[in-house]
Amino acid sequence: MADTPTTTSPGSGLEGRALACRRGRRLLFEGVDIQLKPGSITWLRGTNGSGKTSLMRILAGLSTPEAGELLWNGRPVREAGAAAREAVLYIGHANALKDDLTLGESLAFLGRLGGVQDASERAAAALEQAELADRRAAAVRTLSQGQRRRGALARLALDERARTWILDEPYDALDAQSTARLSALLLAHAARGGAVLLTSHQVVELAGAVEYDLETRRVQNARRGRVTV
Ligand SMILES: Nc1ncnc2c1ncn2[C@@H]1O[C@H](COP(=O)(O)OP(=O)(O)OP(=O)(O)O)[C@@H](O)[C@H]1O
Repeated sequence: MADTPTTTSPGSGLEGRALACRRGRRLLFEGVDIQLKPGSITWLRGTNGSGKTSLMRILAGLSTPEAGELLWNGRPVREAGAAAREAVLYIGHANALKDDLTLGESLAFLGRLGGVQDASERAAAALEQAELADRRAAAVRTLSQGQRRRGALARLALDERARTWILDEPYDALDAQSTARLSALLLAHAARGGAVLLTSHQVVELAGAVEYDLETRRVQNARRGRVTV
């Protein structure tokens, strides 16, 4: 995270109403209502191919829904404009790091793309925080899968404007220590009034998370803080 703690943002956060998604001829889902309230962690559940990534990309504004609308703090996202776009950070299953750049350059590039000021300095600080400072000058192609994942997740520390984190399989390839560190980061973000939506095929401890099952549309508290997908 950025050095300065972020404050609780007022409002209702990101909300999807009556969302539908079509892939080819197949209607993956319709009538999905989901709200990512400030201070919440939502675990998106569903079997392989049920549409979790598709829903996340719609919520992140990266693809257009077949039907429905997105709201940011109660206003249509298209009206909320830059404030809404900057408030959402999506980290997909693919890490989006460039193989031919160094880890530091690649992270700074992603920061710049997202409009982050002082992206190089922030990238260096984020890698320090992720305990990847010693890999900063290494070409991305030379990193292990876990190091790439940790490098991609260092984006969470780049931009404090991002209040809503949408994370597709963030725990993938992480070792036990990095898994615990990521959980602590997500919990701290929620405690500061941020919102998190994530998927995972691993069992992790995230006290206070709610589960949203895309297939049954059931919302429930994660049992004993454990979330299994
Ligand atoms: N660009 C695309 N074009 C056509 N079909 C697609 C495209 N992307 C995804 N699909 C299809 O949409 C369905 C849902 O995919 P999606 O990746 O959203 O599922 P998921 O729930 O995230 O799956 P997993 O748990 O395996 O990651 C799948 O049947 C997939 O083949």
